[in-house]
Amino acid sequence: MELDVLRLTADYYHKLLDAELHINEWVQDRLFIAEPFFRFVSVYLEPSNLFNVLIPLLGICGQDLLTHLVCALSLVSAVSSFEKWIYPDWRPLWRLRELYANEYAIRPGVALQSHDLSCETSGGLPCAHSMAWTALLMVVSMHLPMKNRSSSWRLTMYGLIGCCILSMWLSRLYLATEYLHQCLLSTYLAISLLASCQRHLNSLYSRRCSWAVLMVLLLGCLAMAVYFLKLHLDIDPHWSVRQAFKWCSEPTYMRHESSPIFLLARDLGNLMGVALALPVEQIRNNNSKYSHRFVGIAIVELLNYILRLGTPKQHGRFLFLAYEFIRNALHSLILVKLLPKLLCRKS
Ligand SMILES: O=P(O)(O)OC[C@H]1O[C@@H](O)[C@H](O)[C@@H](O)[C@@H]1O
Repeated sequence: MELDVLRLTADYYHKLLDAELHINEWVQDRLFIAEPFFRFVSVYLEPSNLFNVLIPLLGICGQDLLTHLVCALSLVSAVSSFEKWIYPDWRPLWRLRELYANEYAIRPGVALQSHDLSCETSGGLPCAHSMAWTALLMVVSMHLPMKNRSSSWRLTMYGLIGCCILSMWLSRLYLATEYLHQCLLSTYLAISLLASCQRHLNSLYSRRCSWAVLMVLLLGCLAMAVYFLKLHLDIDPHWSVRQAFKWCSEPTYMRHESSPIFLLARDLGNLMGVALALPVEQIRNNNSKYSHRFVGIAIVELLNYILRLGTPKQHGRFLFLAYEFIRNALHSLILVKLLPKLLCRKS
């Protein structure tokens, strides 16, 4: 009985995936004129660029905003990478190509164009771009001065946020990297995560460092346990990478930096940096002059850029992952803890 229910649910889900391919096709057919914009959105507003460029830039406005952004996005991005690691879901192009390759399957009668940016190597659910972008917009909106504002001002602001999120969804649909339901669910997940964190934000900020470090280490163990459990159950832990290799039109379009294991190292690194920085209750209100903040953040980001250029990609996977973990941990630790301390001493 239970097995039947599971089989029915899986069948229904696969039918939904096949039907949704028409939405990707519609977006590609009707909105091709906006292709440069969609490329811009997917390339420049992707999670790594948010961490390395947009968050530090926004952080010039105040330490409280910077701390909130680093903590919220590290958490949201880590949840997305864990989901991709535990259960990598289909992407539209993989599914379509599989259907055409399988002689017994019913052809959906859809044609999708593949792009260089379509060669993602992680699963489709959740859409990391939509999750991180939604979280960033929500956090920024929480720090806008809302008191004494008219309702039409608020409405305009929420309308603008909605348009920004919609642009990200359309960009991912156009590049055929995600299904519509994956984008919608990701935005929903990001908003719910932020809402529940918001309720415990003050207690999170005043937590002890050792407690948080232990949590991040446990998460690392969980990731390893999932890997070995999958091997034990004969499930390929790198299924999504293999799908990308199989169906990407040009293997050189695939990037090391987007493989699920790299995403985990990056996001656990960010979380570790935040954990080491705790407690930040006092320090997050250390506001110094904008000019000092600008110079301080510019120096940190210049160093971070140099370290990114020096990423050892040709010396084996372990070194690559360890380097990224440490670089990201240092980056968030400096932004959340060391920078405000230094700036406070200067002013
Ligand atoms: O899940 P998405 O939106 O297709 O993105 C896939 C990956 O794309 C990469 O460009 C990002 O750096 C990753 O963080 C992200 O996970």
